[in-house]
Amino acid sequence: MWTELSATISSLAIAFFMFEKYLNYFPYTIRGYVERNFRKVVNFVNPYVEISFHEFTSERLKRSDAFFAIQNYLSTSSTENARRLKADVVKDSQSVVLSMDAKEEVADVFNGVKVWWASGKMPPQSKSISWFPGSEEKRYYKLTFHKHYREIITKSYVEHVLKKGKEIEVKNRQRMLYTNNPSNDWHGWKSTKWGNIVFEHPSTFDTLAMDTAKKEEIKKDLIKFSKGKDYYAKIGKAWKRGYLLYGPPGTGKSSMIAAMANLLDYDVYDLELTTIKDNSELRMLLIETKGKSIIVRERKGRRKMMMKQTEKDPISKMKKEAEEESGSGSKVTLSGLLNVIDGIWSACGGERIIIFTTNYVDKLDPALIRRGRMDKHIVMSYCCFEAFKVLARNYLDIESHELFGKIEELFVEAKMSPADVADNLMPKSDEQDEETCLKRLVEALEASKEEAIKKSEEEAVLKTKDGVVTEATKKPKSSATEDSATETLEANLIKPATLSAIAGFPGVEGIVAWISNATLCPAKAKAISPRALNLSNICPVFVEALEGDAAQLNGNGNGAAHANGAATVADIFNSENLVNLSRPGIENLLKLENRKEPWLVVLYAPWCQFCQGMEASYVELADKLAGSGVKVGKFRADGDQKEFSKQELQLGSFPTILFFPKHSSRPIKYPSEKRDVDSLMTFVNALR
Ligand SMILES: Nc1ncnc2c1ncn2[C@@H]1O[C@H](COP(=O)(O)OP(=O)(O)OP(=O)(O)O)[C@@H](O)[C@H]1O
Repeated sequence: MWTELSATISSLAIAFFMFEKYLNYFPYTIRGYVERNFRKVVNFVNPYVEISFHEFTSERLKRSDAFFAIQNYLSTSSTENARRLKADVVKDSQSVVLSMDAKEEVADVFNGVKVWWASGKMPPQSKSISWFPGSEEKRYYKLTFHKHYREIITKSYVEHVLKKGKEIEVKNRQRMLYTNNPSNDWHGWKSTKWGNIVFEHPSTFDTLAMDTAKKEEIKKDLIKFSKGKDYYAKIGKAWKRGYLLYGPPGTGKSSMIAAMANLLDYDVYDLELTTIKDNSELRMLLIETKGKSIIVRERKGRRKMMMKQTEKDPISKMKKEAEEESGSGSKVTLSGLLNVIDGIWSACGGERIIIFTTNYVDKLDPALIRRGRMDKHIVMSYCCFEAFKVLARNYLDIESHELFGKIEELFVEAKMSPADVADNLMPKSDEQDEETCLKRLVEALEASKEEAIKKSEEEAVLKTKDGVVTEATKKPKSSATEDSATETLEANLIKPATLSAIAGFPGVEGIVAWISNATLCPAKAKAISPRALNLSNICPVFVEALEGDAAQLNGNGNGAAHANGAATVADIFNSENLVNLSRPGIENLLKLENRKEPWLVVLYAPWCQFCQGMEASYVELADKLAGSGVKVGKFRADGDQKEFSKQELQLGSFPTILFFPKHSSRPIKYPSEKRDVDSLMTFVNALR
């Protein structure tokens, strides 16, 4: 059949050659007319139609999925007919896939219709000499068929080829680990922005040491996502999901990513931000990622851009970012990163999981990790007994041992990462049996427990010296002595290893406020001792309990139930010039890019001493600002609203004061502890 096609093509080629040769003999004025009509005749005579599928679409912005689907499809038919084939090794180096080499041709039959495929490449446009041939070549496939079958080929055959090609791709798929090449290399002989190697990490959810229920929950979440194409389309959301993994070093964040990739059969893109020059490069990289992939930003060190905005002068901070965005700074900015995560560009291509990992979650900018961007927050914590049992099974093949009881006891107080536990469990020579390894772990856990106790004592002493606990200790104590209080506390409440495994604890101010309120409650007063004020060991559950008690005590049951659902307590910041914002009200403020006037809002809890302390100055400020074009409001952020306020409103401790500028939805946090009228007014005047 190729002969038939070749004969037609060569006749046409001769006709074209002759035409070009004799075209110059026609008078200049009618040359255009002659040429147009000649082409019409040729098109009429030529019974074949050609369609080209190029490797790159959109001005080289993106590699074409269709091109690769065709390549895969042709790999099956080309092996029999083509004379020159290209080999690729796939699937754990165990099988070879052949595809057509450049300038090869093969025929295919679809529903009795014959078509012809040819592969080719266009030479580089640039005249510069490259040491690396092939750098700028553009590959393409050309499909030729009789014009009689135009409908069937364009409607059904092309669809069939793309579908089959994708199926073959999934079957042959060798999962890859990609990392971004520095942009200096993007235009050289490496024609891709991502370098890759075969992804072969052995971590799975079975080998991950962590709470079983949590593991199951994460697995279900991932599987639901991977099957959610139609659902995401229905709700009008880009098919992507953000995960935030946080916890101390060696707790399995990287292992979790590998387990996720293995569970879903996804590629992994390891994003190295330091080599990316600016936001537009970041976008280009994102566009080049394929679906069924996990894009990972692992943050081992502290990267300033992703940190909370602690700059003393918020205006200069904003200015700096604007400068960087305008290109002069030539750096990836936080907003650039946010844009990639959930901006309009993030919807290019679906089925992507974006994962951020960090050891310092409290240092990350809240805008980066709010729900919707990082949809699921997963804390990877120190090893517990249940996690240890998984490691014992993995490393020693044992389900139980007489030392397990002792180990379980030690885990209550010792603080050790799964990486350290694993290292102790791993036999270092053939002579080391399970007993040796478990004993080594027991010793290490005992040492860790001692260290934890010593550290907590030292910290408590330091805090006392710094006067952090002065407020709390000034309060009337219960009849219980401090020593017995400490004992009670250690026995029932604060077990360093257990509690420190729960990440996140409030700021010093908040703790002192809660504790000083809680001292009014005899039962909770037992918990107050210098030792108890080791902040790193106060778990949020404990703090919540104190907070609840404090709210109830302060309210004395005489207030009306609050709309926010917290315990009854008399409200503060009451003034006709102060707007009491409801949850929808503050959510509206967060959404607005342009508002009539800027807003100053205090996030408060009426039982909080520090909020009570600034009540007079804030009310005075509201009176002064009345009618000035700056609105003043309050939002009660404890109880049910606390989690939302932490996630969306940068709430650290009470009170938190936010300024919502007129032309930005992003509030600026008042950075100082000074809450007198003048200081607050200076802040407002600087930003209004
Ligand atoms: N939860 C875990 N389950 C199983 N193995 C673990 C776990 N945590 C750590 N390990 C072991 O410790 C090694 C280091 O863990 P991994 O690199 O996953 O920790 P990480 O939290 O990513 O550390 P870092 O924050 O320092 O990057 C892993 O190779 C694995 O063998």
